[in-house]
Amino acid sequence: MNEEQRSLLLESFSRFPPPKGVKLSYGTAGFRADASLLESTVYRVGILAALRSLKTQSVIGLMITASHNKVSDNGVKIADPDGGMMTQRWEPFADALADAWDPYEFLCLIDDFVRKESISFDDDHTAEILLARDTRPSGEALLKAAKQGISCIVGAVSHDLGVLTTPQLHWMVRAKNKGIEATERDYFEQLLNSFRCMVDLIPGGRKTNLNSENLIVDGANGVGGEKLEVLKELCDDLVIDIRNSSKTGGMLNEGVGADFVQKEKVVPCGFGSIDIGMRCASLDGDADRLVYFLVLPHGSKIDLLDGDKILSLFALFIKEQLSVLNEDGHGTTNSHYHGHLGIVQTAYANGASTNYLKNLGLDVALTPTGVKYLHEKAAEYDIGIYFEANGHGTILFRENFLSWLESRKDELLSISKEKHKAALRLLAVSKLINQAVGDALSGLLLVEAILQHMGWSIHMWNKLYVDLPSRQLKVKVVDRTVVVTANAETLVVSPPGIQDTINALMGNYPQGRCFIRPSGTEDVIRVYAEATTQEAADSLANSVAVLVDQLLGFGSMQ
Ligand SMILES: CC(=O)N[C@H]1[C@@H](OP(=O)(O)O)O[C@H](CO)[C@@H](O)[C@@H]1O
Ligand SMILES: [Mg+2]
Repeated sequence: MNEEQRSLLLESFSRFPPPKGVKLSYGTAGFRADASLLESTVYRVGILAALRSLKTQSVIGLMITASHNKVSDNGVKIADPDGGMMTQRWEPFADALADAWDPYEFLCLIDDFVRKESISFDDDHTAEILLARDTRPSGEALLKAAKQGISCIVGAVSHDLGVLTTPQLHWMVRAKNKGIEATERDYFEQLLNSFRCMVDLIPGGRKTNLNSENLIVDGANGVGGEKLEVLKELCDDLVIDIRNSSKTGGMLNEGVGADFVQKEKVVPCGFGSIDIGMRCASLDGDADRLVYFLVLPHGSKIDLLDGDKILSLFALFIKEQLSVLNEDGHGTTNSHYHGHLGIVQTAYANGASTNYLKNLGLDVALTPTGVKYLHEKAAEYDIGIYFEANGHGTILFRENFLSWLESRKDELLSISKEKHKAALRLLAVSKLINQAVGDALSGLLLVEAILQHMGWSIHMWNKLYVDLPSRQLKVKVVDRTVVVTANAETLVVSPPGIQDTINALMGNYPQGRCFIRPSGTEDVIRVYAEATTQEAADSLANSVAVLVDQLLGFGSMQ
């Protein structure tokens, strides 16, 4: 780094002192905290983004959001050139940068890192960053801090894209680096064109009457509701009733949104008895999670169609298209390109969904919790579908497979119209569903297109399988890091002995399944249990929570 660069960094550092007594870390979802604590961190993440852009010689994204957390919180995270999460390799540097207190320590840290990573400051490549934020009131000031951080790397440029959903920004970063038009308009056009393409390919034409009732969407009082309003205006094929859009004055994520609906299993604010039996969906605060639900008669209870059920619908549809593509007319399959379909879940996936998928003959892999693990695994297949039960997920298509489909689609037409259509449907899905991260808006359009394709109502979809009753609890412990797990978090290897006791407790319940793991975002141990009845799932979860509390907690649960 030259003198000009050093003095720019030093001068700006003094304007953004870190908050006293707070140590932040770049967790699964970037830095998150009360918004009043974040200015200094966001400024430093601006520097980090500019360095990442120089290192990769690509456009990088910086998103200001705290997703489903309360409105007074905020957060910041980086999108890598392919639109995915920032490489885990850079997380320790992100932590050190955020916590550097002394100006010279700060400068040395950057200097050392730049040298270690061989980041070049030559004039041929300058840093370029796309910036966006969700609807939180603190977002605007934090975005300014990010710009200040970026501008203290010589030559760096930032483009403020204003209010976007997290997946929109990730999509734009990916598109820009692929040399594709990458405006918000392009995003909506790609989604809507591929949605229309899927609708045009519905067997026997459009079945408009089957899902004639409106889709009702809870926008979490956030950016997702706002963007869905835009999508709705551009799309004649869908009738959507949007509630809790950010314009209606309700509080972000308060009694609304996908996280609330999935965890509490009750209707969000703004929904009630008039919606009984209707097709309802809920987005989270930055629109990267999606769940569907049915309002039940009497009270506020719902039937939840969570990430596992969305995944099952997608898997069934993709499997059907691959089967058509691979049949050779004599009951066997042609050997050119089978298109290996893989499903990725975590241990939180309801056991009934995993059984359903395995019974379909699908390859189901489990990874630890956290989108970065699921995404990485899904990328190993020609088509990889991943979802967390909470509604974050997508479908990844391998480039080679897409090129093969593209190049063969005309030839397929001469073999069979059905094969041709199957290829076109798969290509449309690859354009509709966000290839960078889980995206509630594109997920919603895909669910709607598939339901129309199948001629299914939400009730028929819901009957694919019946969820096993489950219970999730959390226990406050002295030090959550003492719990070490293996086998995608399904086994505790340390402290010794706990797993044996959990095994013994599980043995008391038919189809009992239970695991514990340290949370990556809260200072707790999470307990998950499922069994054949709600009472049994509750009882199993409770007895394991008491065990954890006795061994590692404050012993207050009994
Ligand atoms: C059980 C659960 O829902 N865990 C969530 C939660 O992680 P924990 O490590 O369980 O705190 O937040 C993650 C980030 O948003 C999300 O990926 C994950 O699914
Ligand atoms: Mg989110």
